[in-house]
Amino acid sequence: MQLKAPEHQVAGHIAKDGKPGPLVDDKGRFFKPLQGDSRGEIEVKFYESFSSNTEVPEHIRRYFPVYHGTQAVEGSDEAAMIVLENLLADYSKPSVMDVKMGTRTWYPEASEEYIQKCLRKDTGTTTVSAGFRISGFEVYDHKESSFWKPERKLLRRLDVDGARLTLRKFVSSNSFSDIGSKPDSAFASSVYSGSHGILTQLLELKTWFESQTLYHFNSCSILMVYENESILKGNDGDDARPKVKLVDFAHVLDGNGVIDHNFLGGLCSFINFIRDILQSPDESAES
Ligand SMILES: O=P(O)(O)O[C@@H]1[C@@H](OP(=O)(O)O)[C@H](OP(=O)(O)O)[C@H](O)[C@H](OP(=O)(O)O)[C@H]1OP(=O)(O)O
Ligand SMILES: Nc1ncnc2c1ncn2[C@@H]1O[C@H](COP(=O)(O)OP(=O)(O)O)[C@@H](O)[C@H]1O
Repeated sequence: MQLKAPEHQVAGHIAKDGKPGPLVDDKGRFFKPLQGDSRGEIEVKFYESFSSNTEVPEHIRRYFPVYHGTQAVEGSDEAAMIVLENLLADYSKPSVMDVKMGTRTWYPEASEEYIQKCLRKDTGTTTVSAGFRISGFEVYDHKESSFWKPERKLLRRLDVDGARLTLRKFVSSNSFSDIGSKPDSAFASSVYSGSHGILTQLLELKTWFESQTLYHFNSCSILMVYENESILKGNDGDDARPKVKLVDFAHVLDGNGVIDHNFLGGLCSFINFIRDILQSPDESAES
């Protein structure tokens, strides 16, 4: 089995200091190392429970990566990995964004030390103010014909206006190296709107979150992806194949019959940000 580091990972842990990072194969699978302490265990428990939970509607399942169990992976010190569907396997020039949802990333059951660390990040980012934060993104820069990925510390400094602007940049044809240019939102309608667009998918998820009490998705992210290949061929984004998926279940807890207000609140706010862009795609924003 030929494994390599994913080309377009935008957030999360990477191979460092002897610790393994995620890997992908050429058969459409994504291998995520089981994280230490209880995180790996919690994520596996979630996938096992979710995969067999008959209360989860089929149309909601498609918003989650397919789970293929766990496996000790050769060439990675036999590290135990969670084997998932590689969400980017069918994309050749993807633009990708990871948005961590919720007005808080901590939860009462966590240690005091962990809560304090989360609180510092939550108050210092748009988590508290907007109900989500952009954890990572990479866009295909049409002018430069290359991928552009900002540094993580830059993203951590984004305020609400910065997040708004970044969501415009994600669907713009401007070059990122051209600092002065205002994002043109050229692909906003192909990516964010339409019956298969990001907004429709987010609204479908929201409807489920308004009643689901099975799980609480603490610190979980929405991964948004679209394909630039067809746009490059001049097809005007007809085949952008925008996709919404949930990732990172290392802190998911049982819902115990209670609605996940933290995730739902963040999702409602995020939907409003996307709606605003669609309602005024030409609005000149500061860059
Ligand atoms: O270690 P840090 O400070 O980079 O924090 C990680 C987060 O990076 P961020 O600061 O949000 O960009 C990181 O966030 P992303 O996945 O990058 O969005 C995770 O929250 C990670 O925790 P876990 O894998 O969910 O248990 C976080 O790791 P832990 O703090 O939980 O070890
Ligand atoms: N199933 C997947 N397919 C493709 N890429 C993925 C998949 N899951 C995660 N990723 C990539 O890895 C990043 C980190 O994933 P995540 O599960 O949040 O890891 P961590 O627990 O280390 O934070 C995501 O932002 C995304 O870029």
